[in-house]
Amino acid sequence: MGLDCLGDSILTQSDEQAGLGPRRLAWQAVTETLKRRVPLDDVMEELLRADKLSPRDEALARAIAIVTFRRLGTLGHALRERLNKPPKDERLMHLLAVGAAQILFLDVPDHAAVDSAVEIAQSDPKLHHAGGFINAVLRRVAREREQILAQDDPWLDTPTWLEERWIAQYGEPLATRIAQAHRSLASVDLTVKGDPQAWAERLGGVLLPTGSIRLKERTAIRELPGFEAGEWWVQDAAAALPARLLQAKAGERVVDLCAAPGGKTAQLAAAGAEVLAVDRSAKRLQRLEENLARLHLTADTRAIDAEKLTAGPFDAVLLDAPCSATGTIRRHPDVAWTKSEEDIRKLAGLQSRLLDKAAALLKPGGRLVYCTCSLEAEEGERQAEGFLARHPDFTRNPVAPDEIGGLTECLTPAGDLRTLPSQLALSEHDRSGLDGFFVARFVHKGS
Ligand SMILES: C[S@@+](CC[C@H](N)C(=O)[O-])C[C@H]1O[C@@H](n2cnc3c(N)ncnc32)[C@H](O)[C@@H]1O
Repeated sequence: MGLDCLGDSILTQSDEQAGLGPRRLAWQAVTETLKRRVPLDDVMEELLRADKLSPRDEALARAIAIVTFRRLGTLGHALRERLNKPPKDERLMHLLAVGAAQILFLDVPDHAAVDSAVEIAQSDPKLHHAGGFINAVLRRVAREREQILAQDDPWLDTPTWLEERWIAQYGEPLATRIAQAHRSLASVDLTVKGDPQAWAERLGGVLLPTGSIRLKERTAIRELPGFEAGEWWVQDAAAALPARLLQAKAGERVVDLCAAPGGKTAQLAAAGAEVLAVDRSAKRLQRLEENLARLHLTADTRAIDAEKLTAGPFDAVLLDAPCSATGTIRRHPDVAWTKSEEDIRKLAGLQSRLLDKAAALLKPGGRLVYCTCSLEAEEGERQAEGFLARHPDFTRNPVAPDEIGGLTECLTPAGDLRTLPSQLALSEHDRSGLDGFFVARFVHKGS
């Protein structure tokens, strides 16, 4: 199971050797992601296939693109304030944003950020005239760094439609803490097959109350003890809760309906269940198979739209449904700028259909866990209410505090789990937080 990115803080040394390649790629990635409204990770993968970079340059390109998205609102605001007439060419605005992101938020020399942006423009047929303009704007950003950074409104980096939604759903104080949390890097958490206390000590991590291990240092994951041997995998502490709440037992037949890349399938298989892992994407399912192979775990796999699955009946179903992923903005800040209300509306329809399908796959008395990594009520609380209204033969099985390490602030009055990026505050601010998840657990009333 890979680690997507080691984060914005990767640049601890002079960047001068890194050169133009990674910066051009970061600019292209930002531009393409915003134009096509697809995940930054997918665009990076495509670009890196065409334009191979060294691991160090790849890490630099990722760090630049991620911090550009994390602070896109602040960057746009600072640039617009310093431009009499913002250029109409979006690629030029993005090149300025990528340059300004390095100056303001990464540990690179200002001249490396400015000169590379000028050179990238000069070698581009449509931007070659803009070198002098870019030089002047970015030098001004560098000169006025303190003034720009003093504007510390966390809502600047959240699109207005999300700000309005979160304030309506969570109230202003909590919504503001969520927006603030999105400015920090997410921590790196691991799920271990067994003996979490011993692994926490061996890996120099902290054992969280929920049973996950939070690493203290950002480090090359593959080089840590236990990676090769398949003793653990990377999984946010909140993402580890849904499969645990399903309470799969040895020998039970369990289906994981939207399974790839397999973090939750691995938990179910590690518990000894006979797992069928289903995913619509054959490519993502292949990654799941590779991940399970490293972990010496097994599951049957089926590349099919879960709505068309004929199998079962099962003792338990896990439905980690496709969603807007607004709960993962700390890890994937591009989500805030690529998703829309329309996406949420369409996904909510798909989630309801998948829930109905999940119910149909269960044995009488069977268990169902539904989850999404979304902060939006339509993909969480409303889905749980809708499901119970459509299926009077199911009842909610409320989550108890001791099943989630006593994190009572993560329980809703109805007994569902709602985790937020602003929760699990630890003494070290930069190691606090959880992915935003919604989890509801249902049980069939039996025949
Ligand atoms: C949130 S991700 C799942 C993450 C996974 N459960 C884990 O823990 O690693 C959602 C997955 O649903 C899959 N998916 C989307 N629509 C689907 C459908 N109709 N049937 C089956 N899988 C679907 C996507 O390909 C994606 O891999």
